[in-house]
Amino acid sequence: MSANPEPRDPAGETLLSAAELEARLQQIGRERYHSLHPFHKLLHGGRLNRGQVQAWVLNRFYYQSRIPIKDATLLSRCEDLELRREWRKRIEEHDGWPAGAGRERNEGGIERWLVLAEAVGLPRDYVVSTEGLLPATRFAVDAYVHFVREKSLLEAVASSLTELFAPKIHEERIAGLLQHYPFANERTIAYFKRRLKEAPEDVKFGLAYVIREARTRAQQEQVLAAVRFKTDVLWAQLDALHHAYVEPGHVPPGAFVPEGPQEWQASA
Ligand SMILES: O=C(O)c1cc(C(=O)O)c2c(n1)C(=O)C(=O)c1cc(C(=O)O)[nH]c1-2
Repeated sequence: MSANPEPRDPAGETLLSAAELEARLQQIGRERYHSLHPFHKLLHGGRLNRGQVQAWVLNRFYYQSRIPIKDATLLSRCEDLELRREWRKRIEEHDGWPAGAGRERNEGGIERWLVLAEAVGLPRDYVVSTEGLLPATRFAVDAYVHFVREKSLLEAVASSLTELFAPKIHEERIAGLLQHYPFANERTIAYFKRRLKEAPEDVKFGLAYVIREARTRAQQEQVLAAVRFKTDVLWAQLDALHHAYVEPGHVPPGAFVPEGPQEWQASA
């Protein structure tokens, strides 16, 4: 008999320790994160042409644009002051803020993404309009916002935890873009550089929150399911891009159609 019997929740179910819960989250990342998707391998390996990179930047903008809306949705449901205080930073990171009150101006992640969009040759207004979006991008990203609106606060916080795995993909992307594409430079990849610093801070809080607040095994399973759901949201976006712009190349009606020379020019 062990001196320390396994901790159980009020329903008599075995509780995962903090380390076990985190290990299961990491396993989800290893098995399901979109870093494994063939589209990302092509992107980071320099094997996408101009139109394919444009399609990625254009579609991914929709994800960027909904992140602060999803975070505002979470905030609007939240009665916990500490959680609100911490979470509102996320909206600021993406939306930015003007100079003042002792802070330097921060143009914000959305603006940094638009700098990238212009660098790959997309008109800013067209990107912001979301007109050329793939329908599946819209459905997948909207599903994330709906999830955060409708599920428990615990699941809503947990769904952000794919960011545990984001710094690694951002590092791969920074190196891959700089190595292979003429549009890539310190200014145009600033979005990813900044996320390298922001994401670990965000995720530290989110992880501690779910470890603390998931008090039953059922809640711990909900946390894991929320992260699996989120990996599906991310994966589905790349499936749609691959289907439309790599193979078989079926661009849905109304979606962005690349124009002009598809090889990269030195001056991009
Ligand atoms: O480039 C990526 O692979 C990637 C993935 C994710 C993610 O895992 O959801 C985010 C980001 N980037 C990102 O830049 C970001 O700001 C972000 C916020 C969130 C979120 O769920 O709140 N995920 C992500």
